[in-house]
Amino acid sequence: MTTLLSLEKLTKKFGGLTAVNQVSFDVEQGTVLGLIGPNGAGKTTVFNLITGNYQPNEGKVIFDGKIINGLLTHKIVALGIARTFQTIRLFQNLSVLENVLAGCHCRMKSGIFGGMFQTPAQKKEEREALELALSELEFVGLRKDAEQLASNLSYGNQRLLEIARALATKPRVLILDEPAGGMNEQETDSLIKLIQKMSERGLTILLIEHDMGLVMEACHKLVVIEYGSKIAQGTPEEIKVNPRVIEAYLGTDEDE
Ligand SMILES: Nc1ncnc2c1ncn2[C@@H]1O[C@H](COP(=O)(O)OP(=O)(O)OP(=O)(O)O)[C@@H](O)[C@H]1O
Repeated sequence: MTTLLSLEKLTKKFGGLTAVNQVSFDVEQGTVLGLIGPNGAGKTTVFNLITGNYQPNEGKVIFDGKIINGLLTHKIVALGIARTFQTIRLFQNLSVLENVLAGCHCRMKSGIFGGMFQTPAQKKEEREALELALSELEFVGLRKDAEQLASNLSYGNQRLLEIARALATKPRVLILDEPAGGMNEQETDSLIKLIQKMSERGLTILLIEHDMGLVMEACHKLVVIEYGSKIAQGTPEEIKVNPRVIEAYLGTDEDE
């Protein structure tokens, strides 16, 4: 298997708090990796370090053989890493389709002159963007809602729209921060199927999720974080029986 993304001894401090402490792991191309751990463990901070939203105090993020920490977020998206957020970040007053077209934009080349004069190249690019946006909406099951305002979608469908927008950037790695947050059981089941479909498309997926059913079913590999440090990694089956993990995380969850 080929390693597509590597984190090497990543550390991020906020004042006196070490939110991420010397975290290293590899993500193999085409796999689904789940990052799990208790609330406040540092999971979202790890994602923010990969996507360039935060810069590490120490360590490296290596994507496809190149160090990417230090690059601006839009450059990282252009390299092929897209994400969704824990708190939904859509353009609520734009249509579902327009939200996905915003994702396509990062791959469009026509500059200001193309925009002013509607060159053939720009028309072609716009047509291709529309086709891509509609096909990603079809893929996530929202094609019929293309003309709706994003704000009219259910919470679960807004999460799917965020995924469609991320897919429209043509990523190689897709990062999902709590994709099942606010979803009911049926929506979560459909999301698991969607994650499997995206994996079959060859996408490499990283996700944070508190829904253990989804994590165990959708992920090939898990990395467990506690107090900013990696405490375990392995297959879901290995993690389920890891005493350190049970104590730190799964155990407390079952006790509730
Ligand atoms: N921008 C920031 N400034 C200061 N502290 C921060 C910042 N972002 C995160 N933290 C702190 O870093 C720690 C890790 O937060 P993080 O959001 O990464 O955890 P998490 O594992 O994703 O938690 P959850 O599962 O609740 O989303 C927390 O103590 C948090 O308060």
